[in-house]
Amino acid sequence: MAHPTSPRPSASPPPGARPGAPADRAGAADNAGAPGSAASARGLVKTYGQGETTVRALDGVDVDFRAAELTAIMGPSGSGKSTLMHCLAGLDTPTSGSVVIGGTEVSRLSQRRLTALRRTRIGFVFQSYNLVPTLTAAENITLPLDIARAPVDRAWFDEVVAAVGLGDRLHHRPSELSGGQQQRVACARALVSRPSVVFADEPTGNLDSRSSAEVLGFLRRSVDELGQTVVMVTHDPRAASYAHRVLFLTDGRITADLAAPTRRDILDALGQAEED
Ligand SMILES: Nc1ncnc2c1ncn2[C@@H]1O[C@H](COP(=O)(O)OP(=O)(O)OP(=O)(O)O)[C@@H](O)[C@H]1O
Repeated sequence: MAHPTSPRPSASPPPGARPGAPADRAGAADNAGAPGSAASARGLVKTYGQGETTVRALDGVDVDFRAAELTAIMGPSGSGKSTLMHCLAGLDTPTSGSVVIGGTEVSRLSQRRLTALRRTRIGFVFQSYNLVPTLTAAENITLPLDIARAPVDRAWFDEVVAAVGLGDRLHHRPSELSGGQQQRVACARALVSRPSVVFADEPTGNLDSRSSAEVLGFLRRSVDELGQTVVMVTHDPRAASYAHRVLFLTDGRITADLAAPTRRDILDALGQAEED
């Protein structure tokens, strides 16, 4: 592995155990999910279309994402990675099955509560940074909380900004930042609410290798040092080698689950998936 792996502090607060935070800002905490997991899915099925043209994008996925872990999801094109992430994050509705995020069953929430959950309990990082061009880096970072009219925890903000290495760039607008810096702003924005889980969809897809290493290093540190939970979809074995765990999807099912794999292990598993 081409990255440092610092030991995870046992004092990391598990998501959902934030000091001073209500148990569930978005709705009733009605389901605990598997113990120690930040997000879980059971029997997740997603079909698109009807009749002969039906596509079964997810074919019965059972998965638990353990708190304070970085999990990568890999698999061939069309294997269901984006669909899984969208169903987990409440951006898409599964045909059947259930999703629990930080103790809340997502499928049972009203639209209003789902929106609140996405703003305050889930962080998103996309391939395109999705920053607001007229706002400074600091304003972009606090935007989800500002929209939700939720208070900014200044100590946590400072910790995240320091971890992401943007302390001297906070007053710059996105056009004054490099791609890697913009993506680090997006990562800080995803973490500012201290979410139960951060979903990152190809977070390094637009970055050169140096900027990719910076962003991946930060995502890993957000887990190891800040106790956050990250689930990342990636096609890149080097990016996946930053993860504590790599899941492989094939035809809408999880077909491999590797703990702390090296890049070689990941390449071998990808080769196997393509032969199947
Ligand atoms: N809105 C949709 N309507 C119809 N079919 C869809 C839709 N979204 C996804 N699919 C189909 O579902 C399957 C899974 O798609 P998905 O985008 O989740 O795969 P993926 O693994 O993320 O692919 P890629 O790596 O190419 O992004 C594919 O067969 C895709 O064509």
